[in-house]
Amino acid sequence: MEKTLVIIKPDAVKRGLIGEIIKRYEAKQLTITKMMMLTPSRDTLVKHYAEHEGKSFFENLLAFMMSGDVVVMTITGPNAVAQVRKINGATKFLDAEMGTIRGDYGVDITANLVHGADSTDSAKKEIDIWFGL
Ligand SMILES: Nc1ncnc2c1ncn2[C@@H]1O[C@H](COP(=O)(O)OP(=O)(O)OP(=O)(O)O)[C@@H](O)[C@H]1O
Repeated sequence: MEKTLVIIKPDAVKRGLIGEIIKRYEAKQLTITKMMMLTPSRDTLVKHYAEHEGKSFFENLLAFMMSGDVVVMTITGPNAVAQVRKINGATKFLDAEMGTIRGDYGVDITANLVHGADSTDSAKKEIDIWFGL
């Protein structure tokens, strides 16, 4: 059984899309195995987005992620990492297929509703960052 980490970002929480998003994962028989709601700290986000430090959009991304509550979840099931990324759709909303979360609801490159870990290794690291060892 594979495990991944998903974040429902502040734009999706503010737009009232938590239920709609979770429904799509559960519809594919993925199981929510941990869940918490919080406004993330800068420290946590710097760890989570370490690979983007120094990029032009880094500070904007952190400010956006600290702008409100997020829902952080572990999601478990066969091929959970790939399944979640498929359900989320392409990072850039204009590239995301209709029928994906970003394709159906996305209107902004930074505020793109959801995050899903990009590999099982990243998932392990991110679960440690958000939920502790
Ligand atoms: N060129 C950009 N301009 C502004 N924000 C960006 C840009 N590229 C990425 N981002 C933001 O940074 C996040 C992380 O980028 P990354 O390339 O890791 O995307 P991803 O792996 O598809 O998305 P996520 O990690 O959120 O699932 C994106 O989800 C988006 O919010």
